[in-house]
Amino acid sequence: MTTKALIQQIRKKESFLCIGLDTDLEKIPEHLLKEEDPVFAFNKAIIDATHHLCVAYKPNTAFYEAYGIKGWVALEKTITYLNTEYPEIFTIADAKRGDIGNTSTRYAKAFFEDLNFDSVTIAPYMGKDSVEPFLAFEDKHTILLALTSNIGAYDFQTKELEGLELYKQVLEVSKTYNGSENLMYVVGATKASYLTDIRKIVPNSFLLVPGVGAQGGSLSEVCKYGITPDVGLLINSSRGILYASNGEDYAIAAQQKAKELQDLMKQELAKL
Ligand SMILES: O=c1ccn([C@@H]2O[C@H](COP(=O)(O)O)[C@@H](O)[C@H]2O)c(=O)[nH]1
Repeated sequence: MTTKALIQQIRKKESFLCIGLDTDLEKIPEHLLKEEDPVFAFNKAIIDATHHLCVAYKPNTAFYEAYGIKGWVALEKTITYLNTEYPEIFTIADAKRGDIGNTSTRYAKAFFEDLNFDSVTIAPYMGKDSVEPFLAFEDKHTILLALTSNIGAYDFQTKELEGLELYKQVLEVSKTYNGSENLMYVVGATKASYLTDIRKIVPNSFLLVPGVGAQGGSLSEVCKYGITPDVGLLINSSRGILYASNGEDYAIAAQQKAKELQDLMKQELAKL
């Protein structure tokens, strides 16, 4: 999907919500465990109940890899379902990959060609040759970890390297990579106060922002400092939507939570 098409969807749906599909067999309603593929059954119900309220879904691959082959099959069924039934949706494989160039090329093929995701999250620390194989794919997006939502982000990402914090180095240096027009960045909602500085370096880039809800980040703070004329934000919520209820009403409860976030997003979009 092109960035232009993503922006059009945001305007049409009045939403920049990304729903994280972090599907955990210990948290989904018990009655679904009788299904042949409970993970896919849960994802399908959540997607069918919420697709009109969001523009993106983000399965975190860890939640699928944890179940071995069955998990990978559920991931494949989920992305195929999204691409077939809801092709207007932007898809993100939250896989946090990155390796020497030769290996990154195989990761890029796995997520962009085999699974046909629109984007994948990448750890930037192995540098240019580890990121450029992902950027070579036209109309696919590489989402680099810049400033993550967790407390450990302060261990390295905010430390100075040659007079500039590491996350700023990531932003500055990655802009020089071949194919950098395909870059987006992860910035945690819990780091909203850094967004003014981040926007000085990447004024128009899309930011994937996890950390609202369960991690305590604030949607309005993120918008205050991070929104751009073309919105430039995909705000993710996973647990806060998926596990709003673990009863028979789980899909409707997820829809209500997604609607609450979309209502707030509508208000933010009206300010632009
Ligand atoms: O900095 C980061 C990068 C990725 N994540 C991922 O996003 C979701 C957040 O889930 P919630 O349940 O809404 O907290 C999850 O998959 C994380 O691995 C992040 O939180 N922070």
